[in-house]
Order: sequence, then structure tokens, then C-alpha cells
Amino acid sequence: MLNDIQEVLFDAETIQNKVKELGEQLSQDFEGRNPLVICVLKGAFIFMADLVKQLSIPVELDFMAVSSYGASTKSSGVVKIIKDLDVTVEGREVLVVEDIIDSGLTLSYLIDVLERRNAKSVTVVTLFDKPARRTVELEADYKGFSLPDEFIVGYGLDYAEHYRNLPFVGILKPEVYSK
Ligand SMILES: O=P(O)(O)OC[C@H]1O[C@H](OP(=O)(O)OP(=O)(O)O)[C@H](O)[C@@H]1O
Ligand code: HPA
Ligand SMILES: [Mg+2]
Repeated sequence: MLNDIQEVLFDAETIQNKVKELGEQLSQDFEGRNPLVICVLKGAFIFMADLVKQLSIPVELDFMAVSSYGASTKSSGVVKIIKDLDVTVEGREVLVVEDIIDSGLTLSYLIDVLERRNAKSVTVVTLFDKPARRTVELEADYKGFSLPDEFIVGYGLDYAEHYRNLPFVGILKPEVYSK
């Protein structure tokens, strides 16, 4: 598995420091707002788990699974809800937790769904951002790291469901997906 990584971009400690920083900022900004924190599965599961441990305010958690990549390094363009929320977002201050914004299609679809369900506010925190790849205009309210236009894996991010368990984030060797 490690042989498939071309270069480590962010080691475990660098990621933890950034997650702590984001958690402290969000705790200040969401003080008194009782946010509903939504994890976008599967990719965001590790970021979500680490981030909520850094929140010092009361929060409620829920999970939603969406998918558009499958076993590809390019978005299919079709975002599918695989698992919906258990609770209603009507009137709630929602914080969406994403691992990465790439084309922006997943989040623009999700934000639209949450707004149509009458969330009071929708805020987005993403750990990674690839601004060069956007096909729809979209900015996260909070972001960890900006990335070059390379396909990355680890810390929740997969290629064909593999590598999610790596504790660091690295660039996948192109020969792995062009095989
Ligand atoms: O901005 P975009 O181009 O839409 O890409 C970002 C989305 O793609 C990945 O999810 P994926 O569809 O691979 O599902 P997964 O989280 O289960 O791996 C990632 O976790 C984001 O949710
Ligand atoms: O670079 C990426 N890696 C893994 N999953 C992704 N989904 C969108 N971009 C990426
Ligand atoms: Mg994926």
C-alpha cells in the first residue's frame, strides 16, 4: 500500500495541528448556536471524528453518505445520496464537514438540498481544497489546506475504496489508477 504513494503531502502531526486550529475557531464562531454537525460519508469520517473532539461547545451529530467518484479519479458528475440524515434540518444551524472540495459538485448539490429543507444556516468546513478543479463556483467557509491538482489519498480519502486508513495524506502514483 505504501508503495503506491508518490509523495507524502501532509503528515499525521501536521493534519492534527490544523484540525485543532479549525476546531478552536469553530468553537468560538458557533458558541451558543447548538449546530447540527453533518459528516459527509465516507471520505470525511476521520476528519469528523478528530474535529468534533476539538469542539468545546455543545453540538449534535448526523451522517449523510453521498458518492460521485466510484472507482475513478474524476467525478461522474452525478451525486447520489446513499444514506440520508436521520434528523430534520429545518430551522437548524448546520455545519457540513467535508474532507475535500474538488469539482465542487458534491457540496453544491448538498448545500442545495439542505437549503431546500429550510436549514437556518449552512456553513462548510473542508480539510482539503483543490481550487484549480472547480466546475461550479463554490468556496468553503473554513478550510484546512489548499492542494495542487493531484489525486490524493489517506486520512479518509480513497481511490476505489482503498487507502482511507492511511494516517497521512499523499499523492497517489498515477500508474496505480492508469493501470
Ligand atoms: O468536489 P467534488 O468533485 O464533488 O469531490 C469531493 C467529494 O468527492 C469525494 O467523495 P466520493 O464521491 O469519492 O465518495 P466517498 O466520500 O465515499 O469516497 C470526497 O469525499 C468529497 O465528498
Ligand atoms: O483527490 C481526491 N482523492 C480522493 N477522493 C477525491 N474526491 C475528489 N477528489 C479526490
Ligand atoms: Mg471517494
